[in-house]
Amino acid sequence: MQSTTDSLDFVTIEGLLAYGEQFARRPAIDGVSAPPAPASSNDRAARARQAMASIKDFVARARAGFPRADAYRSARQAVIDDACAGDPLVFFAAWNRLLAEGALHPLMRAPIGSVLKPTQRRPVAIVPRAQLTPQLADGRIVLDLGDDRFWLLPRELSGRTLLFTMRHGISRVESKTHRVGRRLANQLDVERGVPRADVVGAALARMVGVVGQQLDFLHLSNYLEPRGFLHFISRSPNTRQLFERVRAALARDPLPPTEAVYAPALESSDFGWITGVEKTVEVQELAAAFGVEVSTAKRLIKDPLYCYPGGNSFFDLYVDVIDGLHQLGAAHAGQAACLYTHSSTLRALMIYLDARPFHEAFTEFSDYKESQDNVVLLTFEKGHLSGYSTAVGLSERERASRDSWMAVERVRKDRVTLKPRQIKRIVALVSGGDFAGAGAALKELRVQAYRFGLEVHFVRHGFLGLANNWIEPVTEEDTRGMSSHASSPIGSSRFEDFKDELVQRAAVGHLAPFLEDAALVVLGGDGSFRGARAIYEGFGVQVVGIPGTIDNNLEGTISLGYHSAMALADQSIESLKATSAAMGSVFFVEVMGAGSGHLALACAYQARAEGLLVNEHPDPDAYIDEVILGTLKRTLGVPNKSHLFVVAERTPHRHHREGGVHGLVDYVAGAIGGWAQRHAKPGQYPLTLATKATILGHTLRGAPPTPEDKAIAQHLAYETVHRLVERPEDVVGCMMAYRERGAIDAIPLHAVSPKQFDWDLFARMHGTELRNGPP
Ligand SMILES: Nc1ncnc2c1ncn2[C@@H]1O[C@H](COP(=O)(O)OP(=O)(O)O)[C@@H](O)[C@H]1O
Ligand SMILES: O=P(O)(O)OC[C@H]1O[C@](O)(COP(=O)(O)O)[C@@H](O)[C@@H]1O
Repeated sequence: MQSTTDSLDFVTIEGLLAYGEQFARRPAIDGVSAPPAPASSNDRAARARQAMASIKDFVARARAGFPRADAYRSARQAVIDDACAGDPLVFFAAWNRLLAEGALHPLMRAPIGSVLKPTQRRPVAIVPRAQLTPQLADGRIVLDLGDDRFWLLPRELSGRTLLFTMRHGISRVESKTHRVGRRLANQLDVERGVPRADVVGAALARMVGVVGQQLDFLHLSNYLEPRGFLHFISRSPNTRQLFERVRAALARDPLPPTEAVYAPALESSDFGWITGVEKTVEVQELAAAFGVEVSTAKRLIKDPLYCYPGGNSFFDLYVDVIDGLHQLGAAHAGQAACLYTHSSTLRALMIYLDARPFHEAFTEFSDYKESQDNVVLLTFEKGHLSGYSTAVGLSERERASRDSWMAVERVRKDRVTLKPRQIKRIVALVSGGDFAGAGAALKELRVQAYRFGLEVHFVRHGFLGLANNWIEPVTEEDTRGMSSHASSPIGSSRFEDFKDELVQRAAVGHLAPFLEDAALVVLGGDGSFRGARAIYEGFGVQVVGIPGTIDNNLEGTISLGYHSAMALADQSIESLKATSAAMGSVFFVEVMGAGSGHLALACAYQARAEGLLVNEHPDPDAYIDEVILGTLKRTLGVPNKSHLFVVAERTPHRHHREGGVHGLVDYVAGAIGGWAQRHAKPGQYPLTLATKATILGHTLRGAPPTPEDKAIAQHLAYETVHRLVERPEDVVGCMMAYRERGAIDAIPLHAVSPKQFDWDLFARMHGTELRNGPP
């Protein structure tokens, strides 16, 4: 299997210089402010070779980390100024030759200040229309995302910045066909661009509720006031033009004159001397300089680290945009701002918001087309950017995404090398947070594999074990008693280094004896499937996923471990309810699930808890004050009444920086202490009650498997082996999804998505599911 690094062998210093010098010498295109051409020089190639050492030092420094993006930028500039004596062509040649050697790739994982992707994100509160109850919507900002989905945010913006980021539409010089970038003063195309900008404006107006229609079904008005919006543009005139169209669309009544302010973070890529050049010409010239096919030359241009002659790379732009937007967010807390920018900026944002590492997300969004008009919605809060990308002009976008799904699916099938009845061996591992049911699945994999005469190997401790070559053959004896094993009998691991392509390569090397006629079964959650997908797509390992995570957060399937975790949680919750009822105490029970509240919701619903605080909630602080304190005010002191609240781990709130149950006890106890009903009156003595928190935490992951989990595990493993033998094309590169027995489907790994929070059940639990309240 070839990696992208191997495939850039054709890139030579001489070829790069021939190409760069040719464009640097050309007269600048109209409307382009090209960098000055450096003086002619005979020893550029030699100087470029020398400069490579300094660039390597720069990469080594980046690996150790830059505190902020400007430190990264000035270190890069220092290489141009010092090691390249200010000659951008020397830098261009040295940099891209190192890129071809694979020496720059560590940059994509370099810890550069705020640019580093967060390891955990709070899910944004997106609620389908059918589940949008007045109680959820009332008092909140409700953004209409189209497709009957709404994004909910606290109405109170203090400490939070709301950013609507959009691109300019269609301009005279189109970025579909030309390199445009920050050096070309581009205008909207009069015939197509201006109407397009109006569509973007109308979509934004609808989203923020200016049209006043979208929330009519709730009899609510929205709370955003476009008159107070800030507006930021880049230097290119088309962003100012878009601003003017959007401002007009947002105005119900004539708006007071608003000005747009220049923000450097909104600038597009710097294409240097290639600015304004047609993309076909660009790649043909590059191919000619190296004496290779156009399709080969494209590989260089498509690399995110490829630096344009006299300009920067996509990665440099990414650093500028992400850091710049963090700064913009921090500087305008409490306000909403519209950002008018370019497609490459939006692409950078989508990559940042995606959970995958930079290089994987970059590939995912490589098909991001200029014709897709996205609005990227962002919030900046407590130093973090989070958000969501939505589309305007939906039909075109839908068509594009369907086409790209089909293309990816074709690629998945093309990568299946196993033929029916060819498989000889199965290798299995468990990855990510452990879960009950893994043992039952492993045992059934072994049993079914033996029935077909296949060998079985297990890898200890997941991808970590793969990297360490902890692969062991499995006998019948080894799997005795495994089905009822709690947790994973062969271990599991979190192993962040597996995101590194070089580590994947080494790990796959250990699978070499298995590559021809074996499949790797990965039991785990969404992260594990990202790892599985990476080695399937990158190295051709024939993988199949079996879903296992107590979070149960994968769409289209029940995940192993969820039922067992719930059963174990239930025992503790019922004990706590009993003692709460006996003593009148207030209990908070924290269950796992920092990234998703499905387990917490299921536990709370079946235990008839008084309330549930989850990460998905649009406004946890309001929930604590209104629902938790509101309920207690009504029920405290009622004889034999229990007061139990389920809280999902790390749900953020203002009472403690770690969120979850931390800080809740003191806050709630303090509030209760102030209520008059809690104080003794002559002849009346209220129950003395305690307010306590219990963290169930990892006990749930090590739960003994319930019969249901064991049975699901066996069904999934049975189907995995049978289909790998009979119909590998249908399951390789897929996750086996369990709905019920007889309904096990294979979902391609590229299509695995997060499960939507069940707001309907949430509403039912609170008795708020009836839209207009009880009859
Ligand atoms: N993008 C990725 N590329 C390669 N490996 C990944 C990726 N994401 C996660 N992994 C691997 O999968 C492991 C488990 O992922 P994690 O998110 O911790 O758990 P889960 O699979 O339960 O969601 C990680 O520790 C890492 O080894
Ligand atoms: O044990 P860790 O590594 O702190 O992980 C905690 C996370 O693991 C889980 O228990 C399971 O999550 P995964 O399925 O993603 O591994 C989450 O509920 C929790 O947020």
